Amino acid sequence: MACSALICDSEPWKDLKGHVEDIKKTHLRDLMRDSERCKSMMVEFDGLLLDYSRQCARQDTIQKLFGLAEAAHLKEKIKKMYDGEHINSTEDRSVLHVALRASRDTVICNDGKNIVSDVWKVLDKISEFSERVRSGSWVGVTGKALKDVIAVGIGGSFLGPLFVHTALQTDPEAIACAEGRQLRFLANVDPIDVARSITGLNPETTLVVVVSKTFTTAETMLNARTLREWISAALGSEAVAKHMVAVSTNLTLVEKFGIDPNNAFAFWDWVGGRYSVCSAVGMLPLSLQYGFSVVEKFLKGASSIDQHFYSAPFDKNIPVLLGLLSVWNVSFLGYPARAILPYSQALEKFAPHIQQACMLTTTLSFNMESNGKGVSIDGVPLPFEAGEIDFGEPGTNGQHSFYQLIHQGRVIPCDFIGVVKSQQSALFMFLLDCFTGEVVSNHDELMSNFFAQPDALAYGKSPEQLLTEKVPQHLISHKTFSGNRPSLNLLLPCLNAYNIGQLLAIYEHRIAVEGFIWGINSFDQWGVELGKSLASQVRKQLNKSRTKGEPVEGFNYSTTTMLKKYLEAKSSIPCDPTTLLPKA
Ligand SMILES: O=P(O)(O)OC[C@H]1O[C@H](O)[C@H](O)[C@@H](O)[C@@H]1O
Repeated sequence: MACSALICDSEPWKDLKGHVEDIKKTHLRDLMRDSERCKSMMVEFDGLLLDYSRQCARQDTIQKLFGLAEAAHLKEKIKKMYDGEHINSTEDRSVLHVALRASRDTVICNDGKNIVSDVWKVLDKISEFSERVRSGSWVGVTGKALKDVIAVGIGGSFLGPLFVHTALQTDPEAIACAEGRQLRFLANVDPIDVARSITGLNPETTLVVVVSKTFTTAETMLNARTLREWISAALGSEAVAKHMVAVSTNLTLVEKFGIDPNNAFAFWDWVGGRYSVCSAVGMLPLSLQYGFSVVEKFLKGASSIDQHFYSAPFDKNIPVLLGLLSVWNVSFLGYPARAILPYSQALEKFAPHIQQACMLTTTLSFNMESNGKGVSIDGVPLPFEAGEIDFGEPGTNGQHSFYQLIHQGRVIPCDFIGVVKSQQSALFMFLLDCFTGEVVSNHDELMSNFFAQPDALAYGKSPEQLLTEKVPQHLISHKTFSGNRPSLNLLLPCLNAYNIGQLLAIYEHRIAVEGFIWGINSFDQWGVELGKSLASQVRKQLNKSRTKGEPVEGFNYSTTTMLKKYLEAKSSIPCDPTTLLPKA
């Protein structure tokens, strides 16, 4: 198939389309009876276990998906990514986040230059700087140690680092390294977020890390200015040099902002914002909080998956299998959403991060920015749906909110992510339940649900079963579960920095696989631009009206009315910048 042709015109795509009716004839509970099938749908790698036997698929489905992968030139596309070809063609950039976690001796080239040495120069700088701050040899302007860090950034410059920080926060090794330190994030331009980020912190002991790939993002720049004022107002403007550092690809703007370029940590345009957690974007704040050894372990976990993704045969390749199954669910079975359900509270920020990477909802984000596209990489409108709506919440909390929908409402393929050894296993021993006499630990209770939910979704409960249970006739339809709802399980041995790195890389590569198959560009994000430029027109109007009393004009009836109401209601609030500064 020529690269510019749409994948839906290929024979394997048409074959899979025809295969759907065949698959729909067999209920998952019947597919699950075939233990050979189930055995073939389990993959182990580096301590991880993937079980995808509860997908509405047979072995021949998987073979057909491999045929689709071949038609889409998946192997070649993966190689092109690792080879540094400009696969982000709309921005004319390579996509090399794998270089961010490559070992020192690896050679990965961008435009003919080995970039791994550049990566390690920055990592070494992060290691050295964070050690100085943590040990108290780099102090604030009043001579006090900087024990608190606020990372200011949004989107990809926020969600990934927040996910990793939240996941590490309860890991015993990370806890020991973070003693006496705090890491906070400031993302939203909402003054509430500003207030939350600084409440209880003393500027004298706070380091602000401004994280922005472009150093132009409106929210981040405003928040950075606000925190600069917060520091200057308390300690004088010369304090900025000691209390503010930056992470960016745009070192010129960093300097213009007033941050010494020596205190800036670079990354590169071949790192997409939502794929940037392994660059200084995540590594600097995380290293300040946990120390470089923890951060290095995280990078090693991600690197292990990078090598696996590059070299494992497709039938043993976790990201490839996950990506192909997503394509199967979205484009063939017609399930547009996916629930990401970690049975670990430590992973509560995982789904929000993956939403962006992919393109998700309340807990939506990473995949949705990557694969939420309407045209192929060549600009041709797609005659099929691509991307999915990712959302999620840790179990068991989610079970008490939206699981009703996934059990008896819409069919939403689910990723169940579980952990064998809890980060907190030492704290909670096995306790005797005085009602049932069973001995159970919190983690076993959690994992009982992790193991039970996929079967509930797959098998369901038939009216016949309900009748044998003597359920009254009028409740039979209410209590019937159709089952046949696909899910998969990913079991991690534990949740330390290494496994967190593995998990991140698995999902990053899964998104790439989906995009490679659909033939879209998973690495640009033009869809966010329109809203930004419209916000800038509104900002200009608000400024004119608030400072010069100019009338609202140039908007449609709806927006004009809303803006007038807003301005009228705010007319009693003074527009004096000095009154709006947060108090230290
Ligand atoms: O890191 P920055 O340049 O400040 O960009 C922050 C974010 O801006 C936009 O919303 C993009 O869609 C995101 O992908 C990006 O991560």
